[in-house]
Amino acid sequence: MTRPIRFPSNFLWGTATSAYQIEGSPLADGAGHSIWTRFAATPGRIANGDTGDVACDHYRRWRDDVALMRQLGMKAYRFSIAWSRILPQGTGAVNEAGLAFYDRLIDELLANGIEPMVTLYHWDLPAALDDRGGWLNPDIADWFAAYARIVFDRYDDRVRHWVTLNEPWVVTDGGYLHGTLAPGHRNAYEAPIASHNLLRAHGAAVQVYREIGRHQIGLVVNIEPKYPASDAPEDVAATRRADAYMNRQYLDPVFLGSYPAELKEIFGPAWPDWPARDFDLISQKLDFIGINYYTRNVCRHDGANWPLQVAPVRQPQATYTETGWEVFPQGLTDTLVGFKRRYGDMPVYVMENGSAFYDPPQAAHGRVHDPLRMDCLRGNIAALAAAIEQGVDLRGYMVWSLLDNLEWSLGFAKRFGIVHVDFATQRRTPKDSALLYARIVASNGACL
Ligand SMILES: CO[C@H](O)c1c[n+]2c([nH]1)[C@H](O)[C@@H](O)[C@H](O)[C@H]2CO
Repeated sequence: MTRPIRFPSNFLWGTATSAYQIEGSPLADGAGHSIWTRFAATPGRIANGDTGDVACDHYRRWRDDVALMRQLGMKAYRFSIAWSRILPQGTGAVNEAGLAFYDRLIDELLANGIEPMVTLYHWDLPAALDDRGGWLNPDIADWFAAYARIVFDRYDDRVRHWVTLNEPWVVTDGGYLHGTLAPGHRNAYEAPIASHNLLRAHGAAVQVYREIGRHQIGLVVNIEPKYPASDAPEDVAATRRADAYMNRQYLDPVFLGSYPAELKEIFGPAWPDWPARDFDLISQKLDFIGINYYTRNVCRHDGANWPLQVAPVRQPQATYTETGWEVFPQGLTDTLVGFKRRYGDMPVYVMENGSAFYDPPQAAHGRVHDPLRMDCLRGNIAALAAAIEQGVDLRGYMVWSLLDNLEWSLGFAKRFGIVHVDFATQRRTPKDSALLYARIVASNGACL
């Protein structure tokens, strides 16, 4: 008989989404262009020519989607605000219709007993700010702080959990180093600058929150634990570089006030000497950390692989998702326990965790069988319990994602939702994984 799994009585079970991936109507009611409406309009940037013009039509179906969360017994919902709905030019004139949309959504969530957890920035920078340099312009810390102040003023009476940024690593690595995400730059000199300005903007928004906020604010980072393929020194060194680049590049400055030394080694002359005052701004005290976990990486040295000189080693016995990620729940436990060991004890939320698998077309009786996603869900929730047993102060867990949605440059083909979306009809159908998650939530994690 295995010991019963213990989750705190007020554990926040929920789901997560982001504005550009689900809302649709990106330019409705006075909203401005973002770097993603531009990226999507650029041929070849998003698979199959998919765009967020309609997506899950959540901008118009938000009430039904909240009803769906209620039906599944969700306790919380993590979503993002589109900066360019609030400030169409990124700064200056405020768009009341944009503010009103999120008012309605937040009020409906609260009326249904669902805790709103709001992300200020989930990758959709106003295009007008990109025209002014975007994340490469140091002024963006002030632009972001001004946007944050407007949103805090409007919603802090109802929103008790705020996230400044979603995954600065992905914004930088995809948007400025490899060019796979908006704004599509490929420049090793730009990437460190964008990354540093993201962290400065995060710190500036936290400073504003400390002036006017009444609840909690944190940062969401993606953590991918790195394991050496062998104990050969070059593989161990490669693993440290990979961990420094993806994981510690963000957590160290925020919690330890400095960057890992490996980053100068990785970027060489492209790594600037940062002014000390920036780290006072970046390392503002946080109320919680949000961690997104999907997979691990087994690393070997590969001198030809720019700029990290690291290559992943595929695990022959493992299950891999449609996005090529190994299903490895132990990595979630290792990530959470590892965070506590390196950065200390603080409240932690897993703000994204999920998997993309091919879902068979839904059967006539409206069921979508997704056993692989169910296995992944069970394994990851058991991994959470193991972390709690090792003393991690875990407060909540958000499945990515509530709905099948626009998986950025991969388009709609990669389905992460626990609820199936027929994009031709916008019909929502809870998958078997949604029904499983509903049972897990109802039992506070007891029944897997
Ligand atoms: C490197 O993977 C990241 O942890 C990650 C995975 N994901 C994310 N970040 C983003 O926050 C979501 O918008 C994606 O839809 C989701 C699924 O790909």
